[in-house]
Amino acid sequence: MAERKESWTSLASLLGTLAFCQTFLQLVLPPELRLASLKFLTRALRCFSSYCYFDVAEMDGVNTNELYNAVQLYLSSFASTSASASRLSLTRARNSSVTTFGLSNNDSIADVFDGVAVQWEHAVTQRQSQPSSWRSIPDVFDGVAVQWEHAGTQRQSQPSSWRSIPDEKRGFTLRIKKRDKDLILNSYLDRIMDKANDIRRNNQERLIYTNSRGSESRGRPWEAVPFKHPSTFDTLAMDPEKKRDIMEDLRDFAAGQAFYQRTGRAWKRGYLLYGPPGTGKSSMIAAMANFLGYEIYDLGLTEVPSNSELRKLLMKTSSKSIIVIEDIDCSVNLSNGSKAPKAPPLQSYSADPDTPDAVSGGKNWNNTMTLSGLLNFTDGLWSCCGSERIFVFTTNHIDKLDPALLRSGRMDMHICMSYCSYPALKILLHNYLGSEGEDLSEVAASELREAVEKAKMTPADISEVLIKKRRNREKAVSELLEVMKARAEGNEEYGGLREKCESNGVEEEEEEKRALESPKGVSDREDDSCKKAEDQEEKKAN
Ligand SMILES: Nc1ncnc2c1ncn2[C@@H]1O[C@H](COP(=O)(O)OP(=O)(O)OP(=O)(O)O)[C@@H](O)[C@H]1O
Repeated sequence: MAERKESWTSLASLLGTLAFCQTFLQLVLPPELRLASLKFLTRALRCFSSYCYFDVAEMDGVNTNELYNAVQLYLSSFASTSASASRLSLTRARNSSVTTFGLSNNDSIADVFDGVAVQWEHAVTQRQSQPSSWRSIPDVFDGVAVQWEHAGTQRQSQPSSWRSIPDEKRGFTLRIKKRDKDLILNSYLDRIMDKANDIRRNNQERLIYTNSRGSESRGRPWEAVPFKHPSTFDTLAMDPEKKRDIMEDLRDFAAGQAFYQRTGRAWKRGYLLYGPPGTGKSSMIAAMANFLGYEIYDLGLTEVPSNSELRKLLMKTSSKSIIVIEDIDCSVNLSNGSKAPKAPPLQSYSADPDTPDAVSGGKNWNNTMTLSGLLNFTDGLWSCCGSERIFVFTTNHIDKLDPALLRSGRMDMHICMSYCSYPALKILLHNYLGSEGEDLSEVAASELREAVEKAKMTPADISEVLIKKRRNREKAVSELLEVMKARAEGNEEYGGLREKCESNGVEEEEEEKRALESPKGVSDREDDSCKKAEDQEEKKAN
């Protein structure tokens, strides 16, 4: 007992002595000297430490240090879930729904990279007041030199030329074990820059670009507007398995930099979307862009007069983008010369309105853009200019495409968007009525299943019915059933008519005409187009 009392007494006297020394030093030493000795002590301690430290200051002279911003964004991506950060700052930009987490002043956070533990500390100190000469700015008016001096104290608003230099000095300090420094420093900083770029891209508004005639001469080959299409893979009505395959393919592509490098391939991928109108080809493109966070370049080939213009346009697309050519079968006469042109070559015209062609067709066609010019970008030497780009071509008539476009290796994935199946219908029911039909009676569900297979309606047709009646779920379902049954009957009638025509030797072309004119009937040939195309591809592959 006496021993414990003695130790408490000696501890108290030690603390008293330390307090006395501190007060004495504060009285005797001027603040500058105190600061210098503190710095010296810190440095001396760091010499013996097993850690090394890297300061990342917010300002590099008068310029902002990019690395500081990147570190801030990077740390904010996991600060809210990190157990090591005890106090976080929260910020949200005006008109933004994104909350950014940051490290509070002088707080620290741990991170692990390649199995190596590191620590970041955010240091904020008050900037020492600047000499008055620094706070003044010279000006000359009518040959007379004048000088402006800002007489405000810190934190008061400053002239705009100083506004970029904050009153506080902010910086991050990275602490790494000395033995790990050479192992990870560069790759760790690269990873931080990449991650920060990704976060920036996800936070900022994405754009959809389009080209128009003469925009190149105006100095802006692409015109852009914010891209806000709400379509996602969740809202897209299609076979879930097919959807999963596409999503996996996209995910592999986006994460495949090393793979493409290793295999000597340009980091790009091509998708051909085909199927009847209203089956969701455009919605699929929007879903792809939203899934990957990419921007879209909607390339109107009719506005591109020549291969060289096309090259200029494509060279000005950014990476992490989807380059879309919709309705490739009808917007241009892209034949390699292997097929006689069926339609006027819409893609090329001169600006001269007085030429005979312009008079006759409204445009003066001057066919200088070719399929090989286009394929050079999707497939050839130029495909490597820019990286991480996706090409998407869409068509309602895959059978009308030049075989060169379909050759293996051209478009990596051919995706058939077809009529609504029962699994796809369930997604539409969920989108519009808030249930996947699980609250339907067994009879209604099986009726729907049967009717949707026979009706051969596009998701667009079905959406139309559901959206009209979405306030009353039961009515919506019963009306949909009615419409689908009527459509199925129409198809059957049409099927019978077709058989009769065939037995009477009516030409195929006439049959096609009837199909187009029929308000309800869907040609079996159209219905089977996806299957046929898929079968053909399978045969080719074998
Ligand atoms: N698979 C689908 N999933 C969800 N909605 C769809 C789907 N297909 C069509 N829709 C609905 O129909 C509308 C039109 O579809 P979309 O423009 O994507 O079809 P498309 O196949 O590109 O047609 P087109 O060939 O005429 O361009 C969409 O806005 C969407 O509301």
